[in-house]
Parts: sequence; structure tokens; C-alpha cells
Amino acid sequence: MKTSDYYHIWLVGPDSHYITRLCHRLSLNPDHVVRRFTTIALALAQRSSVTTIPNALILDSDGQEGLPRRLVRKLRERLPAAVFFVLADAHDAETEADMLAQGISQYVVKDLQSPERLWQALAAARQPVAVPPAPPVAPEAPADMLLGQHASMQQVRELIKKAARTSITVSVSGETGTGKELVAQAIHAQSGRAGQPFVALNMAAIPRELLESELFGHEKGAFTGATTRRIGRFEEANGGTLFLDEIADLELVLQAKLLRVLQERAVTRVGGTQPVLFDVRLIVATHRNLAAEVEAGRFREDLYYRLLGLPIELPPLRQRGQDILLLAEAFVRAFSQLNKLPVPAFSEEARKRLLSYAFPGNVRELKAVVELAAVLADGPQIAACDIPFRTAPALRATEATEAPSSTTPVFPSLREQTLAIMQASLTALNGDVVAAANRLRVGRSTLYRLIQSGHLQLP
Ligand SMILES: Nc1ncnc2c1ncn2[C@@H]1O[C@H](COP(=O)(O)OP(=O)(O)OP(=O)(O)O)[C@@H](O)[C@H]1O
Repeated sequence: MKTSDYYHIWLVGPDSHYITRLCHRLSLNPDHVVRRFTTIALALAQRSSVTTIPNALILDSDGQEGLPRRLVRKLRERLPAAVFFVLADAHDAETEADMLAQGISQYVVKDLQSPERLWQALAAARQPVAVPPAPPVAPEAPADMLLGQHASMQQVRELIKKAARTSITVSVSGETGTGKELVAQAIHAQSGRAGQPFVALNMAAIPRELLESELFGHEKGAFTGATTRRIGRFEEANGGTLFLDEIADLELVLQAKLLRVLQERAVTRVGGTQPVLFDVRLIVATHRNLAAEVEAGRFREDLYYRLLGLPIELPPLRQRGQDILLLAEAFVRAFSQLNKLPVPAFSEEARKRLLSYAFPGNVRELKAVVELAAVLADGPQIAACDIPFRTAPALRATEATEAPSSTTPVFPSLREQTLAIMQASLTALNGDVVAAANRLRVGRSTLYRLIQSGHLQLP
């Protein structure tokens, strides 16, 4: 089976239990190649090539900033041949009519049966489709999305530029949420491979028994359930860039296989005998210290040197000085504009509060915190009390510049912080779950589930 014989499905929607379940359900058909994008912008940034044009597109309206018509139209124009489904939390006749007018094939309300309905709708829609060449796409500029004026970020930008000139392997390190994937996207976008696929795979997110076939593909009959041949991510990324996130989580057996694949520049699918040559730029990332992993015997030294290539280290946000404010303002501006709200300013106290916090979740956490602050603010200014850190500033700025060690205070986990943000929102909105879900851009069922399980309380 050639790549074009597979049925390519793009699933666009924020990480949620529903999307994970749907992705799993659709992947059970071995002819399906399902790719996930968390936002429409990322799907649009994926410049199409013959191998990556989807036959079907499923867009979850949850978390898409109110389903901006412009972006939906752009997607529709970009992918005229794709069957296009829009998922919604609840039925809204006006939105449905609007979506259908824009050429959406079906508007599907998410419930327990909807994955099955989608499966059947896809089966019905599925027929050999003549894939037209993709129209030229205005390149997104992820390099511009990498904000920051701190000297360390200027250096990162220089390294991105240098990395983009050749196909050297790049290893990106940095704590969680520091922007490692954004750096990988920027290198891809600035490189000569920009018109080709950018394929990302998180080693920690795939069950270990599936990872080998996910990376290298499998032949028909390779294992129970492998009823047809399926290509892996190396082949999918052919001509483009493969981003392997959390590389330190790769178990030793697969490390050995990856090393061989990189040395031979060819993959052999699971259960296969014929090596398939590939041309891929590899970018790897980890939040761990890979050298220490080698030292501890958990990571192969030979693979470490093979992957090191051009190392790019992203500093934690707490070491980027005034960039915290620059990013906070940019995120609040973008969030307010998307929601058609006046852009609030940060009060002096709010700025101090931001600068004195350690941001264990780095830029990702800052973005979530300031977007919620914009929601909670009364009037044109964000006050210090609108900034919902769960704990008192965990580190003072002076302490925060020290490298984290086993003696640094224990930070609340990202989950704890997410719950804290949800709780603050519920409280501020007097327990109005629907309004809180809309503002937080999470499914209301998520909030109800957390309330039921006692993780969140109604005021
Ligand atoms: N310098 C930056 N400018 C603007 N946005 C940024 C920057 N760095 C990170 N972000 C945003 O922060 C979020 C987290 O970034 P990203 O996913 O690239 O981090 P990561 O280091 O790969 O995270 P993880 O370790 O969890 O995989 C994303 O929404 C990203 O767009």
C-alpha cells in the first residue's frame, strides 16, 4: 500500500479525554493514519504535501476560541477535497447552519455514541479520492511566535537560524513548558524543508508496546490486529522534520533500534524485512539532563552522541527577567483580541507579583495564568489579586535564578495548578459551570466530572 492509499484523518482539538478516545477509536482501522493538532493554527501551519493532505478533517470546536469563521474558512479552502466534520459540546442551531453554509459536511454533537457515528460517517465517505496538489500556503512564522528579548532568547534565535541552514540533528533541552516544541517548529519553518511534513511524537505519551510500530511502522500480520501495512512516523516525515519529544523516556531496547535506524538512514517496519530509506531532519527534546541519564545507565552513550547534534538549551522562564512581563502582555493582548474584549493593562502590583513567582510550568503556566487573570479582572486593569497562583510566590526572584536542585521547594504539579485555576474561575463566576467552561475553554463535562469527583467545589 502506498502512502496515498491510506486514509488520512486530521483531528484538530485541544487535548481532552474525548479527543484521545476518538483518536484511539479511529486508529483501530489500520488503513487510517490519524494526526492530531491542538489548534487550527497548528493545522494550518502544517504545509501540505501529497503525503500529508488529509482525506477527512475533524475539528473540535471546544477550545477553538469560539470557532473563528476566518480560520474555519481557511481550512476549508486549504483542504477542499477533505470531508469536514465539526464537533460541538452541545447543539446550537445557528452555529450548525453557519458551519454547513461554510461547506462543513457534518456537525456532530459530542456524546458517548458520537465516536461510533463518526466512524460510520467516515466509512461511508471513504472512497478513493483524487488528491489535488495543495495550493501554496502562506507560511506561518513560528519564529515570530517565539517571543522574548532576554539575551538567552536572542541566543536561542541565533541557534535556530544556524540550525535551519543545514539538516543537522538538533537536541532541545529545557524544563516543561519552556517552548521546546515551538523551537522545533521554528527550525522547520525556517529550513528548506518548510514545505514538507513536520511530524511530532511524544515518547512518553505512547504506550511502550505501540511505540516501535508508531515510529517505524508495521507490515500486515506483524502482530494481532495488524491487518494491513502501516507506515511509521519516520516515513510519514519523509522529506521534512521529525520531532521526538521526551526522548529520554525511550526504553533501552528501542534506543538500540533507533540508533540502527539513524546509522542506516532506513527503517524496517515491524514484521518486515525490506529497509525503506528516508530523508528526515531529526529534532529531539527532553526536560531531563540526558548526560546524567547516560551516566545513570538509562540512556545509551552512543545514541546520546548521535542525537546531540546542535544542542539548544531553553532557560526556565524565571531566569528570563522582564520577558515574563513581555510574554504576559502578549498573551493577554492575543487572548483579549480573540475574545473581542478591551485589552487590560497590568497594575504595578500585578507586575511585581508576576516577577516574583517561580513558574514551575514555565511559559505554558504563565499563559494559562494571565489568560485567567484577564477573565477575572474587573475593569481595565489586572490587579495582583486577579493573578491566581495557587501558592504564595514559591520562590523570590533572587532565589529563582538558581538552578533547580533536589533542595528547591516542591512546586505544585501542573494538575494541581490547573485545578486551582478552574476552582478560581468557578468561584469568580458564582459556580456557573457553563460560563466557567466557556471562559476556560474546557468541556463542561470535564468540570462536572471534577465536581462530582470532589476535585472542584461549587461555591
Ligand atoms: N517564547 C515563547 N513565546 C511565545 N509562546 C511561547 C514561548 N515559549 C513557549 N510558548 C508557548 O507555551 C506553550 C508551551 O510551549 P511548548 O509546548 O513548545 O513547550 P515544551 O517545552 O515543548 O513543553 P513540554 O516539555 O511539556 O513538551 C505553548 O502554548 C507555546 O506556544
